[in-house]
Amino acid sequence: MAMSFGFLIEEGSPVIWRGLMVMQALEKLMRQVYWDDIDYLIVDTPPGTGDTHLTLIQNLPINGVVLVTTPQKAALEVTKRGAKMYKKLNIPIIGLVENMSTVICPSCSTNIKVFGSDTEKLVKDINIEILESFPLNESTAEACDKVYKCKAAHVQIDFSINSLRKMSDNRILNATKMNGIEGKTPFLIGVAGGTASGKSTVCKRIMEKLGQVEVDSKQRQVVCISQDSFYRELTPSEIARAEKGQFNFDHPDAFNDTLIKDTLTDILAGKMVQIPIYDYRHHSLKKDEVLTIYPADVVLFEGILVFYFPEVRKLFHMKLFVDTDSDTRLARRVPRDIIERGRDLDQVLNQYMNFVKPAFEEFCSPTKKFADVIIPRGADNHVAIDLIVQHIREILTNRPTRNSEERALAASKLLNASPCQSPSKRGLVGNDGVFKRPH
Ligand SMILES: Nc1ncnc2c1ncn2[C@@H]1O[C@H](COP(=O)(O)OP(=O)(O)O)[C@@H](O)[C@H]1O
Ligand SMILES: Nc1ccn([C@@H]2O[C@H](COP(=O)(O)O)[C@@H](O)[C@H]2O)c(=O)n1
Repeated sequence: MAMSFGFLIEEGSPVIWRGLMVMQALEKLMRQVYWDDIDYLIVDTPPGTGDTHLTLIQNLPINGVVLVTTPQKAALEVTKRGAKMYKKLNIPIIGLVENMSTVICPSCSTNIKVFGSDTEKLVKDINIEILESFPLNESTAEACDKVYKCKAAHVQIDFSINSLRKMSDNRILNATKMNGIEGKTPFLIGVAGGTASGKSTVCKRIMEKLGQVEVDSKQRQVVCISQDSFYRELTPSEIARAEKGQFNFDHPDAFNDTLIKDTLTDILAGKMVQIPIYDYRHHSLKKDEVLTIYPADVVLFEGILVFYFPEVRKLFHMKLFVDTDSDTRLARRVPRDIIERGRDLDQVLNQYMNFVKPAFEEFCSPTKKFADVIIPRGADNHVAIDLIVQHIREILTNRPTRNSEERALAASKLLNASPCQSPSKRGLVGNDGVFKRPH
């Protein structure tokens, strides 16, 4: 697949854009093109070290960069600056492709180095290797013109396939690192709050704003898990009580906290996990059905008592508490439990008065003090949700690693030097969607 803004404008018309518009165009290419299930995404950037490059680095999980240059001194200078920028930002450089390295004389076939041999000096200086060198010849020039018209010529196809083969032999492309960062330890966010406070809705909004809802579950960067999947199996007598609304599902003992801890620990280790699916109508876990959670960058774990168990609580990198008043919560819970969970009014109200309300006061509400961010009014609080989404975007871009300080410092220097800040710094996070990463 190929996509370019050139395909969207009238042939021959100039593109007169300021930096900001270029960045918006990039956002659209990244997030609004249907890229299907591709193995490689190759982004052809302009030369240099401008906003385009920074926007890409900050918004895409990049395996590595291929530098392309001709051997002229001016081109090599620009390439060197680019290489230094990528190194500073810990983006691995896969290697360099040298174009127009020589000219082959059509009469005597002598290979003439028109522009000298400074490319070798450059690759030595920056400690990378030359992946391919291409002579300047008529058939390549002709092929490039044909490619421009979207008809790939043989020489160009050979070029791409050979280079891709070399690159996929290269360990950088097979590594789990993205933007030079170990990619698989997710940022774990706990979302607590009373029943029907809007925890799931807040998580849903976050996922929507990050463009994750439409993304295939295997490719999601952000996933959400409910604590309700970890209700323990009940004995037959407990089920009988539950059916009369006489079982306390709001007490910590109703949960399998060991399974919660083990599952979250596996998730933090970058493993794929399978979690049970809870059936509220039968007060039990669905038989022979599990939900597979694939490794992601950010994991939201929501539930009434997610901050109650100290061993679980300490696993979270960030803790949110959805604080919605009790009347609103009860008003939401009654229709929900009747419509979605198959209960009758008496049962809902008895359970609420006997168990839900007292347990909220005893076990859930006191965990508010552990929260880093309290979200009054839940999903109605657009400002809080936007701030959290912005923070998650920054995490996705700058996740801490051994080199984090170095990387952050380099990025901030570059950003300060740049006339336009990054989209996230400007608060332009409205363009939904995070680019899917190839797991
Ligand atoms: N801001 C809101 N405005 C109106 N209804 C809401 C709002 N937030 C949640 N709800 C509704 O309230 C019910 C409970 O919300 P939910 O997000 O499932 O809460 P929780 O996950 O905390 O139990 C759902 O039916 C949901 O659609
Ligand atoms: N069989 C069950 C299991 C749980 N509940 C109630 O669900 C509430 C937790 O889910 P929220 O989406 O509201 O956070 C909790 O208050 C339990 O009372 C239930 O009624 N039946």
